[in-house]
Amino acid sequence: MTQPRVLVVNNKTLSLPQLRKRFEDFGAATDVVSSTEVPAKLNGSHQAIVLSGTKVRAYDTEYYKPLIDLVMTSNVPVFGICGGMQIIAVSQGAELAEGEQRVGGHDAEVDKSEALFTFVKPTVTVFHRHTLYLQAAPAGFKSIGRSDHAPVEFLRSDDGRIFGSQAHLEFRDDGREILRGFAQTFL
Ligand SMILES: NC(=O)CC[C@H](N)C(=O)O
Repeated sequence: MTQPRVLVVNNKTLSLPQLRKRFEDFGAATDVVSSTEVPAKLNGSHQAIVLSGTKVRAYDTEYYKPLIDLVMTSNVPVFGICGGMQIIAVSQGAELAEGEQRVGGHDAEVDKSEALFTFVKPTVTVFHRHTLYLQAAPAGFKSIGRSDHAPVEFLRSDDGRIFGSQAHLEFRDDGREILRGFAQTFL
């Protein structure tokens, strides 16, 4: 079997090595591209796209246009982490609100019927590092995890291709096991 490849889009996250390692530990190879240099189309060599957390804020849809176009027009599974999820959601009409700054482990309730959560319990403890929050899932998406802090801790497109997590799944055991659910389903 050929080794799966994941295209990791670096949106200037502080934790790129940890994010790559998660997928490499599941047997995938990773290639990194910066958010402003993404290709217009995948050339068939990547089985998934992962969007890292952000530095430039997710509501700058002009800055992220090439990335948004790639995500929405490709037909491979996509996982947006933290600001990466926010970029996708905002591009589809969701709104962000400034909230309490969360840094560290926080609990969320997840929908166990989702394949993404096969390897975790209904309450997960995951690592957060952000101050912006999605107020609701945009049209074409639904929230598949929530907490007292936020109505959208995890997001999925109705067609089951695009996923998002407000938490940084490159940290903590539950983060790894949620990415395992994604890798096992798609890679
Ligand atoms: N860590 C991140 O990806 C940050 C996301 C976003 N800029 C926020 O502050 O909420």
